[in-house]
Amino acid sequence: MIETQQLTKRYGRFTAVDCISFRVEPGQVLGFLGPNGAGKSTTMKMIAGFLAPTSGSVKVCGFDVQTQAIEAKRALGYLPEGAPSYGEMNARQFLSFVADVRQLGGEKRRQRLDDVIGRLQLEPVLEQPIDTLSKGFRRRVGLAQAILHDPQALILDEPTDGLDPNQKHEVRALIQSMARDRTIVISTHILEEVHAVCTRAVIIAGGRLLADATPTELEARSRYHGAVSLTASNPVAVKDGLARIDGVAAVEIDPQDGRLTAFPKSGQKIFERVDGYLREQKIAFSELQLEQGRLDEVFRQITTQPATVAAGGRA
Ligand SMILES: Nc1ncnc2c1ncn2[C@@H]1O[C@H](COP(=O)(O)OP(=O)(O)OP(=O)(O)O)[C@@H](O)[C@H]1O
Repeated sequence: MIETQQLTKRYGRFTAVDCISFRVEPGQVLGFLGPNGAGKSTTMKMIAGFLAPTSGSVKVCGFDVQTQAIEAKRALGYLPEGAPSYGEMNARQFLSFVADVRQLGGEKRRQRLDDVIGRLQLEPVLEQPIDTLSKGFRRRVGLAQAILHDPQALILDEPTDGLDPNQKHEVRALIQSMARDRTIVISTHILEEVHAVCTRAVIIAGGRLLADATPTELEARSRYHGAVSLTASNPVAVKDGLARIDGVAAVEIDPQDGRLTAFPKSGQKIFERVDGYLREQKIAFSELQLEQGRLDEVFRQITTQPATVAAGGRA
């Protein structure tokens, strides 16, 4: 379990993190979303015990990060943003050093090292200095150190940053496999990642928590939720007909790909009606789709509200 209460960090008159409270249970993966400078990394550093809060508190698996630091750090794995420190060490030396710090010994040490090296496919680069590794491998070495002691809670700051699509897929699968009985918080700029791995998402901007919901609940806030989109050979001609269907509030044509989207009036379900109309009128169409909602649009809407922009000054 990870719990923050009224967590706040000020740098002089500037408030980087402003009274953030949330709780994540084992089995949950919380996605931490927010624009650049929102306060994600600062919050994660405070949870990991790398930065002291100005006020508020954090508990990891029941241990207060300030007053029970050793127990809390033992329960937590942390992947900071960027590359691992000690870049002059090779990957094997670095992981061995982390195993020493984590006081892993004997058979357990060997078994844990083998496990993370295998899971993150580090075998080919073990003898290479970390500074000379590709960005993706540096990230994987960072992830390996975070999970080496098999912690109950994990804080991963942009875990898939710099990975190619195959590696992203692997790391997401790894997070999901670890999530079953652990508590995981990840920050990301990649909204598709929220769907791929997160059971819940928190959106922060200007240091404040602005939304805390499941990905599906967030999507339902999108004006695209329940909209129907399709491709037709003559979208301009089809647009007017769609707009006259009962329950349709508006119809738009995407200027880039020419796709038509019909938006429902509040509380209306229009998929069957649109489908029926197209067939009745014998209109040639393809890729008829009921939209779940678009996270990118909800993210933009939430993080560019006037209150958020005002909080950007944060004096
Ligand atoms: N040591 C510091 N002194 C002053 N301001 C700081 C310090 N560290 C961070 N900040 C500021 O606090 C705010 C939050 O930074 P933070 O790194 O937490 O954002 P973030 O959400 O992780 O952004 P990104 O997505 O770009 O990584 C930023 O405006 C940053 O400039």
